[in-house]
Amino acid sequence: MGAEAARIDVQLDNVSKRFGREWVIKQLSVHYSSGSIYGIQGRNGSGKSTLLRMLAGQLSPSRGQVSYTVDGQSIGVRDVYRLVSWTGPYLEIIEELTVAESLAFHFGLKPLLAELTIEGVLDRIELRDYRMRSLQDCSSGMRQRVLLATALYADTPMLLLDEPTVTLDAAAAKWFAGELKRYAPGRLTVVASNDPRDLASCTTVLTL
Ligand SMILES: Nc1ncnc2c1ncn2[C@@H]1O[C@H](COP(=O)(O)OP(=O)(O)OP(=O)(O)O)[C@@H](O)[C@H]1O
Repeated sequence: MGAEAARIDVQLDNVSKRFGREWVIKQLSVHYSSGSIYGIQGRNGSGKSTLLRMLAGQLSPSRGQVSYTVDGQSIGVRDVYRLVSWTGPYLEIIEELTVAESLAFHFGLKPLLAELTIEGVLDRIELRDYRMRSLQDCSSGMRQRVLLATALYADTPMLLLDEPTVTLDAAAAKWFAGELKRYAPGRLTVVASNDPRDLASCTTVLTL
């Protein structure tokens, strides 16, 4: 993602979210822009994933407003999905696909960065030797690297990462920090996590 990436601004104005009778997020106003990595931390159930889903346009606020601009032009929430790549622990994956098939499937839906190929991605996630292994037979850390790849290497200006290192060991977490350093610049990146390893990359951290 280079200097030519679209500039995204997301403004949340007095956003609240309720599920049933429970208010999960209350009157949150915050601005997110391209070029920074933002952290969101908070206890279990504090609304980190809910906030990411609202940023991704997958959930509407119960009150308040989320507005988006791309290079200064307003866009509707229905068009936001094109701009976003996303990963989280609850993401549904097709277990029967091999590592290589899964990458090909995802990058059929979201474009791969021009500088990369599927083969190149297999090298970057250090899973070339496991390319024919089905995801159901991969370790949780291997699966997580595949999921992170589908977000990190998609050619989208917005990158939303929910608990990115949750199943990664120390070496893989270090690998991820290096990849984020390389592929986040120029994008709007938001990381939801309570892990200090993830929050260390963030310029600001919001506590819910
Ligand atoms: N679709 C939904 N319907 C009803 N309640 C929901 C829904 N999504 C989230 N919630 C509730 O909203 C609250 C916040 O959930 P959320 O997943 O955003 O928290 P979180 O901070 O990401 O938690 P964790 O650290 O455990 O991942 C929880 O009480 C959860 O049960």
